[in-house]
Amino acid sequence: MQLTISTENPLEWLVKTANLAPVPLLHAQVMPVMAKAVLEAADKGVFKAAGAGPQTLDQLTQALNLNRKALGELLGLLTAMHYFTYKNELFELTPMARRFAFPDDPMSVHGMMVFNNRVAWHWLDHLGDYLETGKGIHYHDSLTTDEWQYYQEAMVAATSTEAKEFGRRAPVPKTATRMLDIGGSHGQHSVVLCKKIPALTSTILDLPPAIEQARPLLERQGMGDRVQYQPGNALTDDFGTDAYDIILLSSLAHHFTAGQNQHVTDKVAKALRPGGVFIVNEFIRPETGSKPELIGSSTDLFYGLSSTAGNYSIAEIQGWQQQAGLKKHKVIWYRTLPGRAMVVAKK
Ligand SMILES: C[S@@+](CC[C@H](N)C(=O)[O-])C[C@H]1O[C@@H](n2cnc3c(N)ncnc32)[C@H](O)[C@@H]1O
Repeated sequence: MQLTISTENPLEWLVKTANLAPVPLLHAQVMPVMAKAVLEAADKGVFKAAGAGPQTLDQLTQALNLNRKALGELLGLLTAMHYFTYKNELFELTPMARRFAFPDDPMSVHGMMVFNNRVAWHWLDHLGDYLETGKGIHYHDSLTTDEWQYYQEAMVAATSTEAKEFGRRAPVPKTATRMLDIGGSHGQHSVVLCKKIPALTSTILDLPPAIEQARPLLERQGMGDRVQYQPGNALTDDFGTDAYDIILLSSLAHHFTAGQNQHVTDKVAKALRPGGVFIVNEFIRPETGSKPELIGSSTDLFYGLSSTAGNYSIAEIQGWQQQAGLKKHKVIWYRTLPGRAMVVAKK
């Protein structure tokens, strides 16, 4: 899957091929507005309200208490973006929007939209400073309580689709009984594996303010004692010796420097039981010179800005694993999320 500009007729194809279409105008003017429109629509409750069924502009204006003209403009754009259809003066969510933008669907990314609108959007103003200094924001050190809550809700939203595929395809031993989920937050990865392997229990190691906000999200899964929290810090805590069959580091390596990741991987190798697996579940930075890939590259820049670290290549991740004495096992690319993979090593 790739996000591209596609032409709709031979004349447009000619214009694009002859390099006559000012593509950067799309990036400079159209795409920022598209992104902000989706985020603000989520935050103002537009997708939630539209979930009640097809409605006129007047009905939505009244339900949302918004300005009629401005809402009409927003809905026009969201219709062009295939979030809505417009027929007989009625706006209706498309199946795509009903699944992924309507907040009550289990696969919704609505929480990520709200977090990006209220918190991460403002970080983008610092991109120029980051480019000059190379110093990112290190947001884990400065979030307010509300921001921790939006962040943890965003992590659930970002993972709902992925967790299903992770549960189906992660190469874990069927006899596993103990799992460590480092930076596991809401615990969706632990939950899918515990549901699949009846004897498995999991410990989620995360920062205390994250656990405070994530605990209610995990409780919704009804796993009882099988998935438990351990407040701590992956950079400073010992993980034990020969204690786990599965250790997962999902979307945390991109917040750590290469040196920190090596340190964490060394502790993982000690904490794994023989035959146990270590899964680094991550967005992957495309190797320089390889086929360009938007998701791996844009998240790389975003994590640089937000954490000073960034994405790593498959070879870099496998390098930490091998230096820690683990054996290369598998690389599994997600089918539902381009640019993301499980990089798996075995003890
Ligand atoms: C981007 S989220 C990923 C959450 C989850 N693993 C997933 O894949 O959806 C990163 C998580 O790591 C946690 N985290 C950040 N720094 C950490 C540290 N030093 N030790 C433990 N957890 C940390 C954050 O609190 C957050 O819950």
